[in-house]
Amino acid sequence: MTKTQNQLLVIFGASGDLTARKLIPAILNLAKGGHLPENFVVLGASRSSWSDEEFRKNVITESKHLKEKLVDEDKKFIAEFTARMFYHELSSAEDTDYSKLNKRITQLDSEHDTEGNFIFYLSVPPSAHEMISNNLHKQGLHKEDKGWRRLIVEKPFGYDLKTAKELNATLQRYFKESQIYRIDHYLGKETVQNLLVTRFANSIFEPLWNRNYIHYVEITNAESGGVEKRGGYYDKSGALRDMFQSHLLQIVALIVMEPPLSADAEQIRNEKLKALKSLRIMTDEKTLHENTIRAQYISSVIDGKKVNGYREEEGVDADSTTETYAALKFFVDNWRWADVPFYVRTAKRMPTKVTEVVIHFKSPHHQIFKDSGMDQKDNKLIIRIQPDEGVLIKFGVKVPGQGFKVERANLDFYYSSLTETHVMEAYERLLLDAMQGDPTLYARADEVEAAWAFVDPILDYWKDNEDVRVYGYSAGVWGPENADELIEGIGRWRNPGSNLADDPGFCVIC
Ligand SMILES: NC(=O)C1=CN([C@@H]2O[C@H](COP(=O)(O)OP(=O)(O)OC[C@H]3O[C@@H](n4cnc5c(N)ncnc54)[C@H](OP(=O)(O)O)[C@@H]3O)[C@@H](O)[C@H]2O)C=CC1
Ligand SMILES: O=C1O[C@H](COP(=O)(O)O)[C@@H](O)[C@H](O)[C@H]1O
Repeated sequence: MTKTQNQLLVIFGASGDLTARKLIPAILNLAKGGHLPENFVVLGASRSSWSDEEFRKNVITESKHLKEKLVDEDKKFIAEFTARMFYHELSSAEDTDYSKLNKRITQLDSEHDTEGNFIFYLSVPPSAHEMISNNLHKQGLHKEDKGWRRLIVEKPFGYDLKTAKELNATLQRYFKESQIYRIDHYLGKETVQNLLVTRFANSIFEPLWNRNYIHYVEITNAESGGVEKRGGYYDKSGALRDMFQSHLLQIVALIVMEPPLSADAEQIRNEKLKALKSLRIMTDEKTLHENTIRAQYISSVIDGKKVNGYREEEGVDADSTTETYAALKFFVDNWRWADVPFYVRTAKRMPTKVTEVVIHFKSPHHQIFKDSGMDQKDNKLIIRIQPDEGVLIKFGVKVPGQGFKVERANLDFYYSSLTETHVMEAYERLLLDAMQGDPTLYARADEVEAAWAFVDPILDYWKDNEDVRVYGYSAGVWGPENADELIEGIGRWRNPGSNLADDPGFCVIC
């Protein structure tokens, strides 16, 4: 097991939603799992006027996000843990504020012997990135003379290619690229990492992982929830920026990439970058028109309860054209993937929350059992990212009895069957990696820019273009019917259930 060195974690945005909902629970789990070093301190910082005690109360002892999860035996442990948590109020962007912060960090470092190893976590709106990193630099807190210094940055990494480049340049002005950890929480999901293992730790998949055997690739990312309380942010973003540019293109990169020389961070990130650069950028209007679909959920009744339409959500413009559903068909221009279409969709207010990758294999070249109906039931490899994480292969088996009637059966593996193993939450895993200085599951500047280069022309085409329809779909259905046309020539969207284990196997109608 890699050793985690003593360190101090400064969270900017300590009074925010992400800190309470994801970061603190992740740190607590790391502590419970024995993953934190002996000397570990959390210093929360934001503009809210809180004391150390209030910080501890708000994010731990009285946090609504932990309340149900804390059991009696956690109480003693929590008391010990909260003693390592502190808060510092940043009342303005003034130098004096940051010099006080510097003093506080230095004092905590010496009192708790964290050896000058500091992580600065920017869990703040992007507008605060420049100001905070500039001030850290002015205070000399970027310098790795005593211990190491790392900067974790939350998405969004820019609004488009131009702003992403500006953000990268800003961060790189104050910190070296090797100190910058851009978090993409999908890369912290066990099953996303399992894409690499499925491909490169088995000899049965990789030989087939190319245009000769793969018919098409389908990725679905569906959420049953709407925009919840984030309408103000989401309305300026939309599904393509919020999910596609980051999480889904990272998944695409893992499917498309060539085998890296080793599991070393730079080797993997070099291959992901090549993969992202090989996505065919859609430039002409005809291609954009035929291969992209956007839509918005409209109000509906689910389980007898009225659900708001997107335009009725708090913080959303009543005439908004921001998409809550995006579906794309695209190609990858390289030797391995030439002519293999990729169908990728992401949406809110779908019938269920599910993310999965489906590799659809081609039919056998010569159909011996062609009267069996098997040609309609080609092999599929389903990698279920969430929930019910696992892998399922659909393959043909003979129906008992006379003749050669073929049906499809399932071969499967579920992470839930590993009862002894605690599967780390994404933020837990990613935080631990940053604490140990492993950037493999963090996005590098050039990857982020390559992803924007693919997405930008679509955003430009959609922007203020009355010829591009924003279709409506009722909350709780699988998106607009028009999205079926996108995939129609080759198959149908696999509208999956939330439970992979219930996926129909050997039966006549599936
Ligand atoms: N919440 C989520 O589910 C997700 C969030 N993110 C990203 O994480 C970041 C934080 O999101 P979230 O917690 O939801 O946002 P919130 O609006 O809930 O919190 C923002 C935090 O930033 C603090 N803040 C704002 N300006 C400054 C500043 N100048 N100096 C120091 N602190 C500042 C705010 O506190 P105060 O006003 O007290 O200063 C608050 O603590 C954003 O970049 C977001 O895009 C990414 C993925 C998911
Ligand atoms: O980054 C984001 O991700 C969430 C979905 O994350 P998941 O782990 O629950 O699948 C999404 O709801 C949010 O809009 C987006 O900003």
